[in-house]
Amino acid sequence: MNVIEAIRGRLIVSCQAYPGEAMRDPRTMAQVAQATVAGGAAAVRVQGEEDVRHTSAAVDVPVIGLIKDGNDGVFITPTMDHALAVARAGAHVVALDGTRRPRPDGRTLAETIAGLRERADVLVMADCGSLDDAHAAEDAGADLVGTTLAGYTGNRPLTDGPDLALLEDVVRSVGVPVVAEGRIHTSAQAAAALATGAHAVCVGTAITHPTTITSWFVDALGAPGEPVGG
Ligand SMILES: CC(=O)N[C@H](C=O)[C@@H](O)[C@H](O)[C@H](O)COP(=O)(O)O
Repeated sequence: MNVIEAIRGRLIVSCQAYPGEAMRDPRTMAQVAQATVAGGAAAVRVQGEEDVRHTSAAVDVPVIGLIKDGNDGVFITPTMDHALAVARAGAHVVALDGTRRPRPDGRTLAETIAGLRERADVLVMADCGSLDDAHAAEDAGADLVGTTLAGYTGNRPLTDGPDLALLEDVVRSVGVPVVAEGRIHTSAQAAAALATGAHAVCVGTAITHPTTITSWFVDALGAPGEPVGG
């Protein structure tokens, strides 16, 4: 499977439930992934070894896998061991922290990517938070760079929607395919992200996180008994 070609100009859907949530079950996430593929997702992105295993068996599109460990600092597939576990679970692409921050196992991003390549036949997506991250990730050998961490590392503002300014800069100056990811909440934002020249667009929350989507609607209705906008 040529993953890079399979996702060119297409939508990737991130299917993740968070610790303690009702949908936090690998079978549930595999079913959510199947539902998004039925709607036209060209690839899916899933978190956790078991989610990768179940989803890879359930869908015939590329699976981008990651393991989150913690929720601050370097937490997306932070070490070589996590990356190998994602690859062994059947992911076609291993997504990992692509920032320049120190990693918990002391390896550099370049060492992690090289070590992974020696042991597994996978592509690597570097989740970046800034233009400098994206350049460093390309130099470190990443096959794809994503804007996944824009707004979460202190390098960029936490924009309401996608950080299109960063995306434009990354697309203009990085040689590897760029995945637009992070806070893409509408189909118009997805189209705008692709129009920057991004290789693919990844949407998570707005498609697969019903708790958040519900809260958007609840908030729009205002407090019970109060007129909207009043
Ligand atoms: C920052 C971080 O931890 N991002 C995670 C990475 O896998 C996920 O929680 C996001 O849902 C994913 O990146 C898609 O983004 P959005 O849900 O905004 O469409």
